[in-house]
Amino acid sequence: MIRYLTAGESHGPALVGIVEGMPAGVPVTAADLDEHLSRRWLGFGRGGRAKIERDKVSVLSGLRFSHTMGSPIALHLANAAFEKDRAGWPEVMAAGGTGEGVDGITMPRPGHADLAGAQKYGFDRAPHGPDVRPVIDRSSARETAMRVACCSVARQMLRALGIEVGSHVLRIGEVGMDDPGLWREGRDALLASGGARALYEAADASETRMLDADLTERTIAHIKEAKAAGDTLGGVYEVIVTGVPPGLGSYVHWDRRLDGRLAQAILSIQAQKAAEVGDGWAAGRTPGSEVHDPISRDARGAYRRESNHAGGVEGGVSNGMPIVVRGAMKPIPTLIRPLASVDLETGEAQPTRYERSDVTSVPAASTVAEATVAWTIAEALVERYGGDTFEDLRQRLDADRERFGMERA
Ligand SMILES: Cc1cc2nc3c(=O)[nH]c(=O)nc-3n(C[C@H](O)[C@H](O)[C@H](O)COP(=O)(O)O)c2cc1C
Ligand SMILES: C=C(O[C@@H]1CC(C(=O)O)=C[C@@H](OP(=O)(O)O)[C@H]1O)C(=O)O
Repeated sequence: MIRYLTAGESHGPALVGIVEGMPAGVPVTAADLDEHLSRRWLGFGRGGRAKIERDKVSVLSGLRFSHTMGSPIALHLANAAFEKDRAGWPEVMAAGGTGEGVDGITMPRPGHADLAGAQKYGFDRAPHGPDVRPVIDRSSARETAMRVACCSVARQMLRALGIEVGSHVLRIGEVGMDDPGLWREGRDALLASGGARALYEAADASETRMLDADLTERTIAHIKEAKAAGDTLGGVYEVIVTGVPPGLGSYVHWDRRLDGRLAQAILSIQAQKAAEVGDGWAAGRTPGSEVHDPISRDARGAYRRESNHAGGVEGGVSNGMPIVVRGAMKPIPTLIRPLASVDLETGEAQPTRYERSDVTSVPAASTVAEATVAWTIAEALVERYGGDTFEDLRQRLDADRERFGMERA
C-alpha cells in the first residue's frame, strides 16, 4: 500500500508532505518534483500570488543517491507568501500567542469553503471566531503544491516503468470543445509519438494548455473579458495515461474499481465538480453499438481495440488502452464583482470584498489532476505487482507485458 499526507496552511510558513510505502530503488530527485511544481504555475489567468511563489521542494528523508530507500519520504515546501505578503504576515498565522490585535475575516465568500468550514469547526463564533482565516488557509488550493510534490514521486516510478501521464485543457468558460472528435486525431498523434509525455509537453507550450493555437488565443481574450467584468471562469480538461497494463483495479469490490478511484482523484481537488471516464456523459445518450470497443487479435495473438470509448477501463479494471479521464472545474469563488453574503460579526447582509485572486486556474488544475491520477495508477500498480523493491515490481510488470503482447519498459 502506498499513501501520502500533506499539512500546511496557505499563508503559514510551509507545506509538508509524507509519502509512504514506495518500493526501494525508484529513481527520483528533487528536480523531478520541481519540474511538475513549476508546471503547476502554468496558465494565463492566475493572480498575484503567482508572482510571489517560486516552488522548490526540499527532500528531508527517504531518498539516497537519487533513489527511494523504502522508508518514508518527507518533503518541505516554503510559502514565500509567509514573509512577503500582507495576508501572510507571520503574526497573522502565528502558531503561538493569543491572536489579540489580529483582525478576523468575517465575510464568507459564496462558493468557497468559508461559511461551511467555519460552521463545522466553530470559527463562526467565539472563542475562535468569527474569523474564517483558518478555513481559507487550509481549504486553499495552495495545498495542491504539496500534493503535486507527493504524487510526483509516484509519477517518477511510473515513468521508470514506461507509464506516462499528460493532460490538456478543452474549455475555459464559453470557449472550447465538447466533441472528442474535434481533438482525438491531434491528441492521438501526440500519444503515438511520445506517449502522454508528448501530450503534456505540447499543452505546456500554450498559455491555456490547449492543443489548438486559435482556441488558445480566443480563450485568452475570453479570460481578459471576464477579468474586466470582475468575473471568473471554470473549465474542462482531459487527463490521459499511456503504457498502463491490463489488470489494474478490480470489479470484485466497490472500492477497488479503477474508474471510481479515478473519479475520486479528480474530485479530491479543490473546485473540481465533475469527472468522467472515457465517453462519460456522452455514453448516456449514444447507442451501445457506437460505445463499446470491438475486440480483435493481432498477428502476435495480443488483444486489440480500434477505439477507446471506455477510456481504458472495463469492469473497474484497466484493459490496456490509454486511460482517459476528464474533469470539470467550477469558476473561482473570489470575484472582483461582489456577491451577496452576510457578515459573521454583525449578522448583516453585506457584499463580499475582493482581495487578490485567480480569474481562472483551469490550466493549473489540469496539472494537479495529472498528479492525482498518476498517484491512483501507481497505487493500483503497487497493489497488483507489490514488491519491496522497484526491480521486483518491474520484473513482474514485464512478465505481464510479455503475456499481454505489450512492449517492455
Ligand atoms: C489551482 C487552483 C487555484 C485556485 N485559486 C483560487 C483563487 O485564487 N481564489 C479562489 O477563491 N479560489 C481558488 N481556487 C478554488 C478554491 O480553492 C475552491 O473553490 C475552494 O477550496 C472551495 O472548494 P470547492 O470549490 O471544492 O467547494 C483554486 C483552485 C485550484 C484547483
Ligand atoms: C497559492 C496558490 O493558489 C491559491 C489558491 C487560492 C484558493 O483559495 O484556493 C487562493 C489564492 O491564494 P492567495 O489568496 O494567497 O492569492 C491562490 O493563489 C497556489 O496554487 O499555490
